[in-house]
Amino acid sequence: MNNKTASYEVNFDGLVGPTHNYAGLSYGNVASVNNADAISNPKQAALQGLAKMKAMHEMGLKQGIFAPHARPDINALRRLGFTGNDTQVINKVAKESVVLLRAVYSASAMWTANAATVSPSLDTKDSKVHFTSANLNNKFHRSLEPHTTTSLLKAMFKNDDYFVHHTHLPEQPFFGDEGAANHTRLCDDHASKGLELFVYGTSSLDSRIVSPSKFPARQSLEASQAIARLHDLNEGQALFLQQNPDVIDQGVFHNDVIAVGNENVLLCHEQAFLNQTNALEVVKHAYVGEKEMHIIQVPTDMVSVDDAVRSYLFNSQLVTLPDASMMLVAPQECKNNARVNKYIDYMLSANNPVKEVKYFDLKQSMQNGGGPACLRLRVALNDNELNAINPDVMMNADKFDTLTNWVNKHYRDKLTDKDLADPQLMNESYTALDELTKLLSLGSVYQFQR
Ligand SMILES: NCCC[C@H](NC(=O)CCC(=O)O)C(=O)O
Repeated sequence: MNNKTASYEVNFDGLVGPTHNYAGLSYGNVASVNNADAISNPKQAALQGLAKMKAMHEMGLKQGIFAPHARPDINALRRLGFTGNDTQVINKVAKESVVLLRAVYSASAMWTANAATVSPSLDTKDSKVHFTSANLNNKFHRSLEPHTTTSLLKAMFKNDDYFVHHTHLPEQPFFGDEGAANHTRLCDDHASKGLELFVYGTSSLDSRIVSPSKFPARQSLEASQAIARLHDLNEGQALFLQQNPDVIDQGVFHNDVIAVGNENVLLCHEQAFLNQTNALEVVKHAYVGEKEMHIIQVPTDMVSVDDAVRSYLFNSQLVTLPDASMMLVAPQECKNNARVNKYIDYMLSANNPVKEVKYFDLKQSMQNGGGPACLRLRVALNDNELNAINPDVMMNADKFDTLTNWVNKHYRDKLTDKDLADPQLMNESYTALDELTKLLSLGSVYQFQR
């Protein structure tokens, strides 16, 4: 017998918003840049995401829903000097700059791995769950997210006895913060304290720390340290590691494109971290659990960094099933890549807890550089905390049907720049979101509702 209360890892997936489009906004993210002028399919994108959420729920996992943000972001345009009523603002920006139009219409909040960093109560000194929204200041379209993210988190985790919400870090690259995509937690199981791994790409203060030379490092060490401080983590439960700058230059813009952790397993490419042999020794030494830690390092001669970036193998979710075995929730692209596929077969037969793989078609998100793991924010909760969250943001069979109907009713099949320039899309989008806030009992979280 042990005295642990039941605990769960709950995945909160971003519901893809009605204006999902391909804008080529993320320099350093190969898929985003390569698909800059592709035509998007918002309805299909949202349905692909919902299918994953439903499947996770049906596997016996706890699955939550993270609402999209209101787009276009008219307020951002007003700050940039566009005046008049909302329709006039859209007409003006459409004439002036299609790139700006695409940016304020971006549905990028779907990638909730970048929404926030979350520290479970097992890791914090006040035994509460701490949330800090990411400032995402490296890209203009993503820098529009933190305020609404915080409002949504407060509407989902609305109980001061259990949840603490911090303001996002100062909106400056010095404290560039990309949320949970650069944060993972290693522990014996979700009911045990964990070692929180913060992975940074550069330092704003220490010039001795090497940085990538081509693409930007989005996460700074100073941001990671600030989050650990804000969350007031227990002694010995935070560790800072540097991502390998060479892989950032090959398109690994977030650490979750090259490594994923779950419980006592860390799956990573052999080039993921700077001075990797030493870095992994440090991780093993710092591990706070009692179980054996499994570090699964994927060698370059089996899967190149290029294959990792194309297939998003490491952006799979690694989840613990109710029978305690682990499953890799991988994008379809991993099945289609012969080398990656072969590696997955090899991994499943090797001596580690990962026993199964399930593939999902998330092509609409993948074409913008977002795989299964990008689409979810992990929140480890005990029973009391789970009971304290807004129950209407949890996935179940009814909710799936309701949301599927909602998507089918409001979303367009495809979006081009012409659609973005049409003020009717704005009205459709706001109408849909207004209805969604009722379906998920979120209250008036959006600016246009106030
Ligand atoms: N975790 C995955 C994030 C992907 C996201 N892509 C984008 O924003 C692409 C948007 C566009 O180009 O339309 C990013 O790079 O932050």
